[in-house]
Amino acid sequence: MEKMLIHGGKKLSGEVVIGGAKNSTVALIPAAILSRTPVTLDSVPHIQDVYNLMAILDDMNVKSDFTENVLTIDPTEIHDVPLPNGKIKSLRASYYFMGALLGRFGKAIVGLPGGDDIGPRPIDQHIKGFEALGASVSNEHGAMAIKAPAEGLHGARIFLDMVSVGATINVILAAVTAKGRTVIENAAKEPEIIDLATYLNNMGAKVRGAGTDVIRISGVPTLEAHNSHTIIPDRIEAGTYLAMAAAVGEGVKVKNIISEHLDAFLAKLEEMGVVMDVGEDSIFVYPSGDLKMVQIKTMPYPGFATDLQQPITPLMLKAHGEGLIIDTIYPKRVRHIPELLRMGADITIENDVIILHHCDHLQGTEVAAEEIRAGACLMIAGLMAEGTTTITKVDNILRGYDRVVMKLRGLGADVELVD
Ligand SMILES: CC(=O)N[C@H]1[C@@H](OP(=O)(O)OP(=O)(O)OC[C@H]2O[C@@H](n3ccc(=O)[nH]c3=O)[C@H](O)[C@@H]2O)O[C@H](CO)[C@@H](O)[C@@H]1O
Ligand SMILES: C=C(OP(=O)(O)O)C(=O)O
Repeated sequence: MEKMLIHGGKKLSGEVVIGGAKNSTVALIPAAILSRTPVTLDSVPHIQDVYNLMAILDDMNVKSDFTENVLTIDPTEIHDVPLPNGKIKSLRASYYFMGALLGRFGKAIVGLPGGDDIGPRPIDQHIKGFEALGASVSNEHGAMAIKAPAEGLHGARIFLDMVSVGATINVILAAVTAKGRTVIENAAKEPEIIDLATYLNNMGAKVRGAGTDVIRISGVPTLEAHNSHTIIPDRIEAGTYLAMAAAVGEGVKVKNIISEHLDAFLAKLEEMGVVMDVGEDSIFVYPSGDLKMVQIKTMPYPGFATDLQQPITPLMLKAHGEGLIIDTIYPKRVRHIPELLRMGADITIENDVIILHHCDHLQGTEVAAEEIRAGACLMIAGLMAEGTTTITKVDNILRGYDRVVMKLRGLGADVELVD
C-alpha cells in the first residue's frame, strides 16, 4: 500500500484549483441510474470514490467513461442486480444505490456501506424514509433488502429525527419517481443537496426547497438527462487548502470556491486572525502573523462542518492560548489526535472535548491516516513539521482528495507517494 512522504518546513505559494465536490459526486453517480438516457457530469474530481462507484456501475452493466474531468454514464442497458457486498464496502456513499435502485426498479439489495471509521453511523433514518414511502425493509445476512409494494412507492410526509445528509439524499432518490407528493421535514441543507436537486430537476424531477429544511417532491414517472451537469466546488477540499495556506503559506490563492459555502469556516479563520481577500470565486490567503486560539463546535450546515475540524487543527496549534473542539456530529472523530501527539502536539481529550495548546515545534514521524480528514490534518501537520512525515493508510486521503500530490507540488510542497 502507498505511503505519502512529506518533507516539511517548506513555505507554500502560488495557486491551487479546487475540484468538484466529493460529497455531491458520490450522490450524483448513483442518481444517474434513475435516468433513461446517458448522463454527463463535468468537474468530476479524480478520487478513488469515483473509480469505486464506476466499478459498481459496471456490475450493473452501466458503462461509464472518465476522461479529464468529464464522466459519462450510460444507464440505458442497466441490469437489476443485487449489490450485497464487495465493492459496496469500499465507500460510504454506496448506500445511495438503495434509494436509486428503489426509485428505478422498485427493489434493491445493497450491502451495508463502508466509509470512514468516525464513530457510529447508523442508517435508521434512511430506512424510516423508505418505509414511509411504502417499502418493506429487511436485513438479509448484512445486506438491506428493500422492496416497494406492488402498486409502487407513494409520496409521504417524513420528519427526520436528526439532520442527515445521507437520509435526505436517499429519500429524495426514492421519492422523485414515487406516486404523489413527498415532504421531507428537518431535511439537511448542505449545498450538495441543492446540487443533487438541480441535477435531478434538469432530468425532469420536481424537487423544491432543497437548501431549506423542508423539501417538497412531486413524483414524476421517469427521468431523462439531456444536459451536462457541472458539479459544485468541494467546500471541504477548499477549506483544507485554506487552512494549509494559513499554516504554511507565503501567499496562496485558492481558486474555484463558492465562499458562501464556507461562511462558518471563514468566520473562524478571521477570528483566528488569518488575513484573506475573498474574491468572486477565489480566496487569497496572506502569510499568517500571530494567531488567536478559538473554540469550535461542529454543527449541520450552515454550521462549522465536521469534515473541517481536523484540517483546521494543525493551524490551531500555531495559535496562543487554549483551544477547544467539540464535534457534535461525530463526537468520537478524534483519530488524528494520537498521531498529532506523536508529532509533538500538546492535545488532550476530555469527555469528547479536544483541548489544544500552542505548539512551537512538530516533528516528522510515521503516522497513519485512519480516515480521510485525519489524513488531511496530517498532511498539513507534515508540511509544518521539521523532517519527514510518513503517512500510511494514504488510500483514505486519495479516496476523497482530487490529485492531491500534484496540487501540493504545484504549491511548492516536497511530497511524494511511495509503495
Ligand atoms: C458522502 C457524504 O456526503 N458524507 C458526509 C455525510 O455523511 P452522512 O450522510 O453519512 O452523515 P449524516 O448527515 O447522515 O450524519 C449526521 C449525524 O446523524 C446520525 N445519523 C445519520 C443517519 C441515520 O439514519 N441515523 C443517524 O443517527 C449520524 O450518526 C451523524 O451523527 O455527512 C457527514 C456530516 O456532515 C459528513 O461528515 C460526511 O462527509
Ligand atoms: C466522512 C467523510 O466521508 P464519507 O461519508 O464518504 O465516509 C468525509 O468526507 O469527511
